[in-house]
Amino acid sequence: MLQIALPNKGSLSEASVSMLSEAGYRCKRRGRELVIEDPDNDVRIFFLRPRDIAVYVGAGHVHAGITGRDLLLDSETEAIEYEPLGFGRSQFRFAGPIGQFSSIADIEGKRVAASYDHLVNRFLKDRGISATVVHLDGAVESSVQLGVADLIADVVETGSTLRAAGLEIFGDPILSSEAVLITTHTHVDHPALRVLSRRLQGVLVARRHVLVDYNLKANDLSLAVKIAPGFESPTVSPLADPDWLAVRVVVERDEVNKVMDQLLGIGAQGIIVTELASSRLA
Ligand SMILES: Nc1ncnc2c1ncn2[C@@H]1O[C@H](COP(=O)(O)OP(=O)(O)OP(=O)(O)O)[C@@H](O)[C@H]1O
Ligand SMILES: O=P(O)(O)OC[C@H]1O[C@H](OP(=O)(O)OP(=O)(O)O)[C@H](O)[C@@H]1O
Ligand SMILES: [Mg+2]
Repeated sequence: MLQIALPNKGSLSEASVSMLSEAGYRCKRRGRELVIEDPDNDVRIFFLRPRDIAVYVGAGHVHAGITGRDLLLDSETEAIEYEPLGFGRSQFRFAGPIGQFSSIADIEGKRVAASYDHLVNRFLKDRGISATVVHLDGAVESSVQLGVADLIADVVETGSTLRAAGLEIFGDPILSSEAVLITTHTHVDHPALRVLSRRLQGVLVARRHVLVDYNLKANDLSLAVKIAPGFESPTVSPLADPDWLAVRVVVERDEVNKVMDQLLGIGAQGIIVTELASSRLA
C-alpha cells in the first residue's frame, strides 16, 4: 500500500487535497482525521505539518508526499524532489528596512531572522558571508521592528506582508519554490508512485489546456491547423452541409483568446471553449 503525506494546514494544504482528489484519490477529510484510507487505490494518506513531511518521507516510513521545495531543501533529509506540481509558487528572499541593504555582501556580520535556517546558512556559507541566523517559527517580518534581527529571509508571494512591516527585498532570490511531489531513492521506482505521478501529470496538463470546438469552411482547414495544431492533429468531423467541417482541438489555456481571434479571422463560426477535467495527453 502506498503511503502519501499531505500538508494538514497552511498555504499548500487545500490545493494539495484538490489536486489529489482530481487525480481520483479519496483524500477529503470529513473532520480532523489524521489518516484516510483509500482502499480502491490501495493508498493511505497521512495529514502532517508541512514542515514535517520531508522528515517522514526522508526517513522512509511514508513513500511520498507533497510539500514546498523550500521546506524540502531546509529539511536536509534523504527526501528528494520527484516532480514539481505547479501550485504554491513563492520566492525565498532576503529583505531589510527600506534603503539599508542593496546586495548580499551587506549581510556580513548582521543578524538574519528566518524559519528556514539551514537554507539561509547554506546560501550564506556558499558565498563566504558570515552572519548570525536567528531562528523564529513564523511572523518573521516583525523581527526587525522588534529588534531581534537586522534583516530577514522568508517566503515572499505577493510581498504584502513585507511591505506592511516596512521591509523591502534585496539581492538575488535564494530560491524559487513551489509545491513538489517528494520521495526517496529507495521508493523512486514504486509502481504505485508511478501511477500517482502519471495521474498528477494528467491533472496538470488538463489545467494548462482547454478544448476548442468550431465550425469552418472545408477549404480553410489547412489555415486553421496552422493556427491551432493541437497535440497531434485536430479531430475533424463532417457536417450535414458538405462545404463545412466541425473541428475539435486542444489549446494552451494562456493562448486560447489569441487562437479564437485568429480562427474568427479566417471565418470560423460557433467557437466554444470547454474545460478539461483530467487527461493522459503528454
Ligand atoms: N503566501 C504564500 N504563497 C505561496 N506559498 C506559500 C506562502 N506562504 C507559504 N508558502 C509555501 O507553503 C509552505 C509553508 O507552508 P505554510 O507557511 O503555509 O505552513 P506553516 O508555516 O507550516 O504553517 P504556519 O505558517 O501556520 O505555521 C512553503 O513551501 C512555502 O513556500
Ligand atoms: O508575500 P505574501 O503574499 O505576503 O506572503 C508571504 C507570507 O506568507 C507566509 O506566512 P504564513 O502565513 O505562513 O505565516 P508564518 O510566517 O507565521 O508561517 C510567509 O512566511 C510570509 O510571511
Ligand atoms: Mg508559514
